[in-house]
Amino acid sequence: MALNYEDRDTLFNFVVKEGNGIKGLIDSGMSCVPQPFVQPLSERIATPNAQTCEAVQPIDLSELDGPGHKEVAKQIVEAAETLGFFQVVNHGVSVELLELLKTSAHEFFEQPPENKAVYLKEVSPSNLVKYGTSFVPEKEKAIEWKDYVSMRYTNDDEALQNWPQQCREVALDFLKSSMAMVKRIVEVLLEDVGVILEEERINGLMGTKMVNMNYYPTCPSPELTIGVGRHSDMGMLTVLLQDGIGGLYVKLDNGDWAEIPPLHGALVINVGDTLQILSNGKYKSAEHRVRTTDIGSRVSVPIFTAPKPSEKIGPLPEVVERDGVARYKEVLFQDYMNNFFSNPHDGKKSLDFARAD
Ligand SMILES: O=C(O)CCC(=O)C(=O)O
Ligand SMILES: [Fe+2]
Repeated sequence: MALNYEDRDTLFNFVVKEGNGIKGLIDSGMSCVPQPFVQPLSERIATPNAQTCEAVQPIDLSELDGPGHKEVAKQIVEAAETLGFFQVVNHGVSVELLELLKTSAHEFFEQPPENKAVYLKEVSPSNLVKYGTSFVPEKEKAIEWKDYVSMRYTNDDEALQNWPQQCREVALDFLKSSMAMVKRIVEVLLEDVGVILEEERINGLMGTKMVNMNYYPTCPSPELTIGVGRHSDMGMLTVLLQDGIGGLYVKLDNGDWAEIPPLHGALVINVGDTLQILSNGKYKSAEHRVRTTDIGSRVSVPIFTAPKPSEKIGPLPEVVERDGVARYKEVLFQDYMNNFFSNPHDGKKSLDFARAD
């Protein structure tokens, strides 16, 4: 039976509830973007912005623990303080693995919808794996043009048993080969504010690890839709692999948006809300968004690191002492996370939950 593209409930059921995803919508023969996916004017990205981020020249990590340490650390700190986004090369993850990740993301999303729908939140055989479309579709004004699968890490065995078969090995490899680098960058950032945390506390602050695969199907009218709306990430640091299509934008201080250009072999790093809070605002959890495109389906693979739900987060005492003021209050990360996942993307609003009164 042909799908009625005019009826919101029918579309919502087909795309979100039944798990056909945006990919299924495209495969159903849809030729123009149905209303539930049309973004309000204020959220649309009119024309692909030609501006690329001059500030985001890749940082070469090969000397991070060598003779060049001071200089590399300085570049990392500066990038985290200004834009909150930067790219890194010589990061310790092989280019072959990065290629395999992109291929397996395509493999996962390009399989029949029923194979993916088994991982919908309501029915997933494992609480480590969740497949879906958009962010909080039931509360959004317009549904984001993105399907995703989210894989939470507990330990290697559980990952290899529960994560989807198409991507479990590469996703786990990516996590394991990038984590030392991510942890080292966090250490460098904290050292610059005079903080050296004990191993146990660092592990608590980075105790939630999630590998996501995002799939942005080719869109017939990219000017009407959005891949991911304006948001900041909630955790400590995100490391992201993007393919060559482009479309990731970060908001500059002057309100303009600049693209983080795809760079073969590089990884994108961005500061999350937690690190902004811990550093009392010194490091910027950058607002970012993703545009859609009609040139092909884009994939990206972020790894999110965030505190364990039982961890309390607030500005670190050393930083508050230096600043003379605490810009955030202490909150339980479980509460921060619940708030984050119960509201549609809305820029940096998630941070209000921890803002000092
Ligand atoms: O796809 C991208 O480039 C970014 C995705 C993103 O911001 C996210 O998943 O939080
Ligand atoms: Fe993000």
